[in-house]
Amino acid sequence: MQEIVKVTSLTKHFRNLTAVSDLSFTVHEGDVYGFLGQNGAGKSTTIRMLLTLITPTAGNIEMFGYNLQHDRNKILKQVGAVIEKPDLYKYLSAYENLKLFAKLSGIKYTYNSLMRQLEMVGLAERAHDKVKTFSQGMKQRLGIGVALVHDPRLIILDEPTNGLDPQGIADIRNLILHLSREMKKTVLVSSHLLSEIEQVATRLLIIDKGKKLVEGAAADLFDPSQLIVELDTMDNEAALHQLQESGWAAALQPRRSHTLLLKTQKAQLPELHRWLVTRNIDVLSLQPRHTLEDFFLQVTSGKQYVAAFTD
Ligand SMILES: Nc1ncnc2c1ncn2[C@@H]1O[C@H](COP(=O)(O)OP(=O)(O)OP(=O)(O)O)[C@@H](O)[C@H]1O
Repeated sequence: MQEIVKVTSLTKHFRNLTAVSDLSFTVHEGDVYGFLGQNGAGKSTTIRMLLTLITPTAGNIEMFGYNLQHDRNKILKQVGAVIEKPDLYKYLSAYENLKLFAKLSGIKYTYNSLMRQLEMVGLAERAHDKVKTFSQGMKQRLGIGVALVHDPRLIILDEPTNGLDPQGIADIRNLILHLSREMKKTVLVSSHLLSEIEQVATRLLIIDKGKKLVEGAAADLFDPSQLIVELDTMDNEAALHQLQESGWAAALQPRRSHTLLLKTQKAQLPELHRWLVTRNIDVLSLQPRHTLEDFFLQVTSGKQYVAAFTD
Protein backbone atom coordinates (compact mmCIF):
# COMPACT_ATOMS: atom_id res chain seq x y z
CA MET A 1 0.00 0.00 0.00
CA GLN A 2 1.41 3.38 -1.01
CA GLU A 3 2.70 5.73 1.61
CA ILE A 4 0.66 8.93 1.24
CA VAL A 5 2.32 10.84 4.07
CA LYS A 6 5.65 9.94 5.61
CA VAL A 7 6.80 12.21 8.40
CA THR A 8 10.24 11.65 9.89
CA SER A 9 11.60 13.28 13.07
CA LEU A 10 9.50 16.39 12.58
CA THR A 11 10.21 19.17 15.09
CA LYS A 12 8.88 22.71 15.44
CA HIS A 13 10.09 25.26 17.95
CA PHE A 14 8.32 28.55 18.61
CA ARG A 15 10.96 30.55 20.49
CA ASN A 16 11.30 28.61 23.76
CA LEU A 17 8.36 26.31 23.13
CA THR A 18 8.69 22.95 21.41
CA ALA A 19 5.27 22.46 19.80
CA VAL A 20 6.24 19.30 17.88
CA SER A 21 9.11 17.10 18.93
CA ASP A 22 10.82 14.39 16.88
CA LEU A 23 7.50 13.19 15.48
CA SER A 24 7.42 10.34 12.96
CA PHE A 25 4.37 8.68 11.42
CA THR A 26 3.08 7.23 8.16
CA VAL A 27 -0.33 7.49 6.53
CA HIS A 28 -1.07 4.82 3.92
CA GLU A 29 -3.42 5.02 0.96
CA GLY A 30 -7.00 4.31 2.07
CA ASP A 31 -6.42 5.12 5.76
CA VAL A 32 -8.79 7.21 7.77
CA TYR A 33 -5.99 8.37 9.97
CA GLY A 34 -7.13 9.72 13.33
CA PHE A 35 -4.70 12.29 14.73
CA LEU A 36 -5.44 12.71 18.40
CA GLY A 37 -4.21 14.90 21.18
CA GLN A 38 -5.50 17.27 23.81
CA ASN A 39 -5.71 20.98 23.07
CA GLY A 40 -2.22 22.34 22.53
CA ALA A 41 -0.70 18.90 21.86
CA GLY A 42 0.69 20.05 18.52
CA LYS A 43 -1.85 18.73 15.99
CA SER A 44 -2.50 22.02 14.17
CA THR A 45 1.21 22.82 14.09
CA THR A 46 1.89 19.44 12.45
CA ILE A 47 -0.93 19.93 9.94
CA ARG A 48 0.30 23.43 9.11
CA MET A 49 3.72 21.97 8.35
CA LEU A 50 2.12 19.33 6.06
CA LEU A 51 0.42 22.18 4.18
CA THR A 52 3.61 24.30 4.06
CA LEU A 53 1.90 27.09 6.02
CA ILE A 54 4.80 27.02 8.48
CA THR A 55 8.33 25.70 8.11
CA PRO A 56 9.60 22.85 10.28
CA THR A 57 12.56 23.51 12.53
CA ALA A 58 13.85 20.02 11.69
CA GLY A 59 12.71 16.77 10.14
CA ASN A 60 11.41 15.57 6.83
CA ILE A 61 7.98 15.33 5.16
CA GLU A 62 7.27 13.18 2.12
CA MET A 63 3.87 12.95 0.47
CA PHE A 64 2.93 10.70 -2.45
CA GLY A 65 6.60 9.76 -2.63
CA TYR A 66 7.74 13.37 -3.18
CA ASN A 67 9.70 15.54 -0.82
CA LEU A 68 7.57 18.46 0.40
CA GLN A 69 10.47 20.89 0.36
CA HIS A 70 11.38 20.17 -3.26
CA ASP A 71 8.06 19.23 -4.87
CA ARG A 72 5.56 21.41 -3.02
CA ASN A 73 3.27 22.07 -5.99
CA LYS A 74 3.09 18.46 -7.18
CA ILE A 75 2.08 17.49 -3.67
CA LEU A 76 -0.37 20.23 -2.77
CA LYS A 77 -2.50 19.80 -5.85
CA GLN A 78 -3.31 16.31 -4.59
CA VAL A 79 -4.30 17.59 -1.14
CA GLY A 80 -7.56 19.16 0.04
CA ALA A 81 -7.70 20.66 3.52
CA VAL A 82 -10.03 22.36 5.94
CA ILE A 83 -8.22 23.93 8.85
CA GLU A 84 -9.94 26.03 11.46
CA LYS A 85 -13.13 27.54 10.06
CA PRO A 86 -13.47 27.20 6.30
CA ASP A 87 -12.93 30.38 4.28
CA LEU A 88 -16.29 30.99 2.63
CA TYR A 89 -18.00 34.01 1.10
CA LYS A 90 -21.06 34.41 3.26
CA TYR A 91 -22.96 36.68 0.83
CA LEU A 92 -22.63 34.08 -1.95
CA SER A 93 -24.65 30.88 -2.19
CA ALA A 94 -23.15 27.44 -1.62
CA TYR A 95 -23.15 26.86 -5.38
CA GLU A 96 -21.48 30.22 -6.09
CA ASN A 97 -18.80 29.52 -3.48
CA LEU A 98 -18.02 26.17 -5.03
CA LYS A 99 -17.96 27.68 -8.52
CA LEU A 100 -15.58 30.40 -7.40
CA PHE A 101 -13.15 27.92 -5.87
CA ALA A 102 -13.43 25.64 -8.92
CA LYS A 103 -12.48 28.63 -11.12
CA LEU A 104 -9.58 29.53 -8.82
CA SER A 105 -8.20 25.99 -8.99
CA GLY A 106 -8.50 26.03 -12.76
CA ILE A 107 -10.49 22.81 -12.97
CA LYS A 108 -13.18 22.00 -15.52
CA TYR A 109 -16.67 22.01 -14.09
CA THR A 110 -20.29 22.05 -15.13
CA TYR A 111 -23.44 23.01 -13.26
CA ASN A 112 -24.15 19.31 -12.78
CA SER A 113 -20.67 18.42 -11.57
CA LEU A 114 -20.81 21.14 -8.90
CA MET A 115 -24.33 20.11 -7.90
CA ARG A 116 -23.09 16.52 -7.50
CA GLN A 117 -20.38 17.79 -5.14
CA LEU A 118 -23.00 19.68 -3.12
CA GLU A 119 -25.17 16.57 -3.07
CA MET A 120 -22.25 14.59 -1.66
CA VAL A 121 -21.83 16.99 1.27
CA GLY A 122 -25.60 17.04 1.81
CA LEU A 123 -26.21 20.59 0.61
CA ALA A 124 -27.94 20.14 -2.76
CA GLU A 125 -31.25 21.42 -1.42
CA ARG A 126 -29.62 24.56 -0.04
CA ALA A 127 -27.33 25.07 -3.06
CA HIS A 128 -28.74 28.49 -3.92
CA ASP A 129 -29.10 29.86 -0.40
CA LYS A 130 -26.57 32.36 0.89
CA VAL A 131 -23.94 30.88 3.20
CA LYS A 132 -24.78 33.47 5.88
CA THR A 133 -28.02 31.55 6.47
CA PHE A 134 -26.16 28.26 7.09
CA SER A 135 -25.59 26.50 10.41
CA GLN A 136 -22.03 25.88 11.58
CA GLY A 137 -22.29 22.24 10.48
CA MET A 138 -23.47 23.22 7.00
CA LYS A 139 -20.59 25.67 6.64
CA GLN A 140 -18.17 22.97 7.72
CA ARG A 141 -19.60 20.57 5.13
CA LEU A 142 -19.43 23.22 2.43
CA GLY A 143 -15.81 23.83 3.44
CA ILE A 144 -15.16 20.13 2.87
CA GLY A 145 -16.97 20.37 -0.49
CA VAL A 146 -14.66 23.24 -1.46
CA ALA A 147 -11.60 21.25 -0.35
CA LEU A 148 -12.75 18.43 -2.65
CA VAL A 149 -13.32 20.57 -5.69
CA HIS A 150 -10.02 19.61 -7.38
CA ASP A 151 -10.54 15.91 -6.61
CA PRO A 152 -7.58 15.49 -4.22
CA ARG A 153 -6.30 12.07 -3.13
CA LEU A 154 -5.71 13.17 0.46
CA ILE A 155 -8.15 15.19 2.59
CA ILE A 156 -6.86 16.83 5.76
CA LEU A 157 -9.43 17.97 8.31
CA ASP A 158 -8.28 19.79 11.43
CA GLU A 159 -10.83 19.40 14.23
CA PRO A 160 -13.79 19.34 11.80
CA THR A 161 -16.38 18.81 14.53
CA ASN A 162 -15.29 21.68 16.77
CA GLY A 163 -18.29 23.71 17.87
CA LEU A 164 -20.86 21.48 16.15
CA ASP A 165 -24.02 20.06 17.68
CA PRO A 166 -24.55 16.27 17.85
CA GLN A 167 -26.31 16.20 14.47
CA GLY A 168 -23.53 18.25 12.88
CA ILE A 169 -20.95 15.88 14.37
CA ALA A 170 -22.82 12.84 13.00
CA ASP A 171 -23.04 14.46 9.54
CA ILE A 172 -19.27 15.00 9.44
CA ARG A 173 -18.67 11.45 10.62
CA ASN A 174 -20.87 10.08 7.81
CA LEU A 175 -19.19 12.32 5.29
CA ILE A 176 -15.74 11.05 6.31
CA LEU A 177 -16.98 7.46 5.94
CA HIS A 178 -18.40 8.29 2.52
CA LEU A 179 -15.13 9.91 1.39
CA SER A 180 -13.21 6.87 2.48
CA ARG A 181 -15.49 4.01 1.45
CA GLU A 182 -17.22 5.31 -1.66
CA MET A 183 -14.77 7.90 -2.98
CA LYS A 184 -11.62 5.95 -1.94
CA LYS A 185 -9.96 9.04 -0.51
CA THR A 186 -7.28 8.95 2.14
CA VAL A 187 -8.35 11.08 5.11
CA LEU A 188 -6.27 12.56 7.92
CA VAL A 189 -8.53 13.94 10.62
CA SER A 190 -7.49 15.54 13.89
CA SER A 191 -9.50 15.77 17.06
CA HIS A 192 -9.11 16.22 20.80
CA LEU A 193 -12.11 13.93 21.33
CA LEU A 194 -11.49 10.33 20.60
CA SER A 195 -15.20 9.51 20.79
CA GLU A 196 -15.68 11.56 17.64
CA ILE A 197 -13.29 9.62 15.51
CA GLU A 198 -13.23 6.16 17.03
CA GLN A 199 -16.06 5.19 14.70
CA VAL A 200 -14.23 6.28 11.57
CA ALA A 201 -10.48 5.89 12.10
CA THR A 202 -8.68 2.84 10.76
CA ARG A 203 -5.39 4.00 12.28
CA LEU A 204 -4.63 6.26 15.19
CA LEU A 205 -1.80 8.50 16.24
CA ILE A 206 -1.94 9.97 19.72
CA ILE A 207 0.39 12.82 20.58
CA ASP A 208 0.97 14.69 23.80
CA LYS A 209 3.15 17.81 24.21
CA GLY A 210 4.29 17.41 20.61
CA LYS A 211 5.52 13.85 21.10
CA LYS A 212 4.15 10.59 19.79
CA LEU A 213 2.56 8.44 22.47
CA VAL A 214 1.02 5.68 20.38
CA GLU A 215 0.49 4.86 16.71
CA GLY A 216 -1.25 1.81 15.35
CA ALA A 217 -4.27 0.15 13.81
CA ALA A 218 -7.44 1.08 15.72
CA ALA A 219 -8.31 -2.62 16.02
CA ASP A 220 -4.97 -3.43 17.65
CA LEU A 221 -4.99 -0.46 19.99
CA PHE A 222 -8.29 -1.57 21.34
CA ASP A 223 -8.39 -5.27 22.06
CA PRO A 224 -11.98 -5.97 23.13
CA SER A 225 -10.97 -8.87 25.36
CA GLN A 226 -9.00 -6.50 27.61
CA LEU A 227 -10.85 -4.60 30.27
CA ILE A 228 -10.02 -1.80 32.61
CA VAL A 229 -12.14 -2.13 35.73
CA GLU A 230 -12.78 0.88 37.94
CA LEU A 231 -13.25 -0.24 41.49
CA ASP A 232 -14.24 1.78 44.51
CA THR A 233 -14.18 0.21 47.94
CA MET A 234 -14.49 1.36 51.56
CA ASP A 235 -10.69 1.38 51.80
CA ASN A 236 -8.97 1.57 48.43
CA GLU A 237 -5.42 1.66 49.81
CA ALA A 238 -5.95 -1.58 51.71
CA ALA A 239 -7.78 -3.19 48.80
CA LEU A 240 -4.95 -2.26 46.45
CA HIS A 241 -2.46 -3.92 48.75
CA GLN A 242 -4.46 -7.14 48.84
CA LEU A 243 -5.12 -7.13 45.10
CA GLN A 244 -1.47 -6.70 44.27
CA GLU A 245 -0.42 -9.40 46.74
CA SER A 246 -2.77 -11.81 44.98
CA GLY A 247 -1.33 -10.95 41.58
CA TRP A 248 -4.09 -8.70 40.17
CA ALA A 249 -2.76 -5.92 37.93
CA ALA A 250 -4.09 -3.08 40.03
CA ALA A 251 -3.16 0.55 40.53
CA LEU A 252 -4.60 3.67 42.12
CA GLN A 253 -5.70 6.24 39.60
CA PRO A 254 -4.27 9.50 40.85
CA ARG A 255 -6.58 11.86 39.01
CA ARG A 256 -9.94 10.38 39.83
CA SER A 257 -10.15 10.60 43.59
CA HIS A 258 -8.05 7.51 44.09
CA THR A 259 -10.34 5.04 42.44
CA LEU A 260 -8.73 1.65 41.94
CA LEU A 261 -8.04 0.47 38.43
CA LEU A 262 -7.50 -3.10 37.37
CA LYS A 263 -6.36 -4.43 34.05
CA THR A 264 -7.94 -7.78 33.40
CA GLN A 265 -9.66 -10.03 30.86
CA LYS A 266 -13.41 -10.03 30.45
CA ALA A 267 -13.45 -13.75 31.26
CA GLN A 268 -11.82 -13.06 34.64
CA LEU A 269 -14.57 -10.74 35.87
CA PRO A 270 -16.59 -13.46 37.70
CA GLU A 271 -13.40 -14.57 39.41
CA LEU A 272 -12.72 -11.00 40.49
CA HIS A 273 -16.21 -10.75 41.99
CA ARG A 274 -15.71 -14.00 43.92
CA TRP A 275 -12.27 -12.94 45.08
CA LEU A 276 -13.61 -9.64 46.45
CA VAL A 277 -16.37 -11.44 48.36
CA THR A 278 -14.07 -14.06 49.88
CA ARG A 279 -11.69 -11.30 51.04
CA ASN A 280 -14.54 -9.37 52.66
CA ILE A 281 -13.72 -6.28 50.64
CA ASP A 282 -16.65 -3.86 50.81
CA VAL A 283 -17.31 -2.80 47.22
CA LEU A 284 -19.00 0.55 46.59
CA SER A 285 -18.87 0.25 42.82
CA LEU A 286 -17.27 -1.90 40.15
CA GLN A 287 -17.34 -0.65 36.61
CA PRO A 288 -15.76 -2.39 33.62
CA ARG A 289 -14.57 0.14 31.04
CA HIS A 290 -12.98 -0.57 27.72
CA THR A 291 -13.70 2.14 25.23
CA LEU A 292 -10.95 3.77 23.25
CA GLU A 293 -11.93 6.94 25.06
CA ASP A 294 -10.68 5.35 28.26
CA PHE A 295 -7.52 4.32 26.50
CA PHE A 296 -7.05 7.85 25.22
CA LEU A 297 -7.61 9.32 28.67
CA GLN A 298 -5.11 6.87 30.10
CA VAL A 299 -2.36 7.79 27.71
CA THR A 300 -2.94 11.53 27.74
CA SER A 301 -3.74 12.19 31.35
CA GLY A 302 -2.95 9.20 33.52
CA LYS A 303 0.59 8.28 32.62
CA GLN A 304 1.37 7.19 36.14
CA TYR A 305 -1.38 4.64 35.90
CA VAL A 306 -0.35 3.44 32.46
CA ALA A 307 3.18 3.03 33.76
CA ALA A 308 1.82 1.02 36.66
CA PHE A 309 0.35 -1.47 34.21
CA THR A 310 3.36 -1.81 31.96
CA ASP A 311 4.07 -5.53 31.78
N1 LIG B 1 2.52 30.67 15.98
C1 LIG B 1 2.76 30.25 17.19
N2 LIG B 1 3.61 30.92 18.02
C2 LIG B 1 3.87 30.46 19.26
N3 LIG B 1 3.36 29.34 19.80
C3 LIG B 1 2.51 28.64 19.03
C4 LIG B 1 2.17 29.05 17.68
N4 LIG B 1 1.30 28.14 17.17
C5 LIG B 1 1.11 27.19 18.12
N5 LIG B 1 1.83 27.50 19.23
C6 LIG B 1 1.89 26.70 20.47
O1 LIG B 1 2.26 25.38 20.11
C7 LIG B 1 1.59 24.41 20.93
C8 LIG B 1 0.84 23.44 20.04
O2 LIG B 1 -0.25 24.13 19.45
P1 LIG B 1 -1.21 23.48 18.36
O3 LIG B 1 -2.15 24.54 17.92
O4 LIG B 1 -0.39 22.78 17.35
O5 LIG B 1 -1.97 22.39 19.24
P2 LIG B 1 -3.24 21.54 18.87
O6 LIG B 1 -2.94 20.15 19.27
O7 LIG B 1 -3.63 21.76 17.47
O8 LIG B 1 -4.32 22.11 19.85
P3 LIG B 1 -5.62 22.98 19.52
O9 LIG B 1 -6.65 21.98 19.15
O10 LIG B 1 -5.89 23.67 20.82
O11 LIG B 1 -5.25 23.91 18.41
C9 LIG B 1 0.69 25.21 21.86
O12 LIG B 1 1.35 25.35 23.09
C10 LIG B 1 0.54 26.55 21.15
O13 LIG B 1 0.32 27.57 22.08
